[in-house]
Amino acid sequence: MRVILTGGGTGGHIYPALAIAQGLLARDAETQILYVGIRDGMEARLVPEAGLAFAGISGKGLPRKLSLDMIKVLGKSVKALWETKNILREFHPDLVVGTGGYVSGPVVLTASLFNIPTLLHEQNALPGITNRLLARVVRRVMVTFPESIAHFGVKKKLELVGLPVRPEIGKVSREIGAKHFGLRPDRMTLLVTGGSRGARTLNQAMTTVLEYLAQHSNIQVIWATGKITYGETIEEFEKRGISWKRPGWRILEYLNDMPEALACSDLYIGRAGAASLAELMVAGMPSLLIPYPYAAENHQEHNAQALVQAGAARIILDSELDGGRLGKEVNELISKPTLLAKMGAAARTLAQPQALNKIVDLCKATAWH
Ligand SMILES: CC(=O)N[C@H]1[C@@H](OP(=O)(O)OP(=O)(O)OC[C@H]2O[C@@H](n3ccc(=O)[nH]c3=O)[C@H](O)[C@@H]2O)O[C@H](CO)[C@@H](O)[C@@H]1O
Repeated sequence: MRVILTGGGTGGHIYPALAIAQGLLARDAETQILYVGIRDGMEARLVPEAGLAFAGISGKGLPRKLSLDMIKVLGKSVKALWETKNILREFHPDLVVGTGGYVSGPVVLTASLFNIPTLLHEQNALPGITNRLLARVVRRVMVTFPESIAHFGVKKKLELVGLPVRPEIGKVSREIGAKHFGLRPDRMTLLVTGGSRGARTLNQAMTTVLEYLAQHSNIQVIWATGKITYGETIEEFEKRGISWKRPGWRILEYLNDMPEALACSDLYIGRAGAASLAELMVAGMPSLLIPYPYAAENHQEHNAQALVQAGAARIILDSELDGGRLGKEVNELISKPTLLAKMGAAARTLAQPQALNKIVDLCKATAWH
């Protein structure tokens, strides 16, 4: 089977596509996979690192307001359609699967025009704009939440499958995870991320929390600040005279090794993107969630509430976030290991471990060969 996967812009669209690639290859090692993404998008780095073939096309998301940029974007979109056509001609896919983000648009649309079988996966309860438009032309739409069904005008095509996570998540031992990061497996460890792009407000609050914890505990931390805000976070530590290169602290731009990080951590502190939350569920990880307040229709808060209601997470609104508030919650949670264990078990009850299998089944059933 020859499969094109496409999805990009943020980790939340890319990792589900990478998980699908792993699922297809695990079922049939002969599967030929090509990932199509934007040439300078996040996927251009992550996909080759995952060992998959990558083809880059032109592209840029549409600006939200009318401007001259719109003309440039439209020009790139026409180019992207042309480039996609050439890729499809050369690769001859039996199936094209889109996981959202701007790049899915030209790729899935062109494939549908050529009558190639197409599938979409939607990670959020509230579908993104690209997937909403493409739903009309694809064969099937796979969704994570039952609530999405009402937002797509194509009920008959919908399949409830859940969100596929990388197969290694939940399978790495604490010892191996800790060794990977050069940390001690017997110490309480925090995992902090602002999603695939980082979160400035969280980084600022977290700096204050770590300043306090450095003096009052030997807690360990794995913290991905995000590429854009890494420099200013390090500067802030230096301004406060705090040494951030400690044996128990790993402060990085980005984590390429989330399965290991989840394996050796006791509490996740971060944004509430759908893919991250699905990983917390599979890993049985308690969390302190700070939903991104500007996500379309506030969908991250909605995502977070599912975990809060199950007793798996606590929530702090971004508008209420500061070092004091975050520190109070963190201090309370790390002083109650039994509560953390209970929250982790509650997270695990929400996991959808069959999501990847269901998706691979649908790929097989939809593809030409
Ligand atoms: C601001 C915004 O609109 N964010 C959206 C975006 O977020 P974002 O891309 O942050 O999405 P998620 O939190 O869902 O997923 C992030 C993914 O990146 C991985 N990761 C993250 C940081 C890191 O250092 N290393 C790493 O591997 C996580 O393990 C996860 O697999 O897509 C999600 C899924 O469509 C949406 O729910 C989010 O609302």
